[in-house]
Amino acid sequence: MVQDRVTRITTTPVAFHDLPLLNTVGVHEPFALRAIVEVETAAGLTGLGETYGDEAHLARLRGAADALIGTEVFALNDAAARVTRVLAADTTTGGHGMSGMVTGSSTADRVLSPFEVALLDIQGKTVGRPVSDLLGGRLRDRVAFSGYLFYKWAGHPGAPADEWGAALDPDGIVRQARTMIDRYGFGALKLKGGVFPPEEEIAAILALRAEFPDLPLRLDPNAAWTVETSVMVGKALAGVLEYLEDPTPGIEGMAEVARQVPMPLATNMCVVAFDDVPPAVRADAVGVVLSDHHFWGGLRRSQLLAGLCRTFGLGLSMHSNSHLGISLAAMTHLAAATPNLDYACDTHWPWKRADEDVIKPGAIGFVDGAVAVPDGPGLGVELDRDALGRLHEQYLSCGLRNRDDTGYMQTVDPSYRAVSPRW
Ligand SMILES: O=C([O-])C(=O)C[C@H](O)[C@@H](O)C(=O)[O-]
Ligand SMILES: [Mg+2]
Repeated sequence: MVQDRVTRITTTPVAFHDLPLLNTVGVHEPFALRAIVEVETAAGLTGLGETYGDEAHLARLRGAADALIGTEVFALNDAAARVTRVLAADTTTGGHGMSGMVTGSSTADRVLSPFEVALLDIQGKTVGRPVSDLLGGRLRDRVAFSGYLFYKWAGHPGAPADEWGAALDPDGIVRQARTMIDRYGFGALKLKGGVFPPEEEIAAILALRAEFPDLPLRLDPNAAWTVETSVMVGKALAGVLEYLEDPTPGIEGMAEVARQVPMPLATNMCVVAFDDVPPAVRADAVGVVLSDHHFWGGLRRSQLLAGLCRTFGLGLSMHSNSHLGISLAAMTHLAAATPNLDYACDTHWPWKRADEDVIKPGAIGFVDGAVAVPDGPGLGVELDRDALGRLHEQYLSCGLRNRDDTGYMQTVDPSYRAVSPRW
């Protein structure tokens, strides 16, 4: 049996331009941070992974990278054990990369994820097959994504308006949706809520329904509402929403809401780790779990979650954060090879500049709201080393080291506080 082992791992933080997208903890800063992981092997292969770029996370990635030297490229169980072992001594907290919106996920799973993806990329290159084949084979050639709408300012404070302009009311949201659908062809829409009083967000959803009568709609206020407010919104949007995502904090609160509203509740906040599954199932708190390989421990552990969802009769969708092309490729292979991941997946893709990425153009993109599963070996995307260098320089010069939507909002409104629930 021919073996190949990891000889070197490089972790490079990068920054790419982001727009002033509003959410319930504040507003996106001018740059989003990511870390790009390159795993090299004795046989001369390289695998790619992408993850959060916050400082504490970077430090953990580097510790894990040292521990992964020598790992055999098919030994994913050994890789997971090495990461768990090295993190056992880590008493630091924070650095989640999600500005306080996803807090209970497993540190070991978050750190493992980009290495697992990179090892799968290498395995695919070794056997000449796409990652989706290593995950059981694709069930769909194209993976549908949803158009992710945000309330937003016209531009960053002190800067001119960006090409999307302001979206601060129902008309602005409908305009944004129209542009996004014209450009990408999305067949489902999600509105990031928790920004304005719930009545205004109900009005935005109803305006979307009037303009796009056939599109599935979702609303996600990231636990900005009390149980009572959530029930009020759920009843007001009966028959309108495909699902209501994280209206209120915690499994107990979600269960109370679920008992009183007609649509399924979805979550990427109260079920974010395997330990959350039993209590959420017992309480009947959610109908749909949004997977995310970045915090569920990679692609194979996301498929483990998919199996649990099928067993317990839960739907499965996919969460995203601001991301680049390596993540999009990984998300697409996963969704293509996971039978019950049949909701349109989230993506922040439209919010990044088309010319900013770390992969060579052409391998992956949107047609009619969907991404064709790359056919090449591994992830099917290639690192653009010059672009990686440019985005790393941008990281060094941008001054940001952690995602802090709340702190950025406070530079505009010093009295601003991130509170949950807010209404
Ligand atoms: O579905 C979600 O909760 C998200 O997409 C979380 C993200 O962090 C989103 O709120 C954002 O980018 O502001
Ligand atoms: Mg969410």
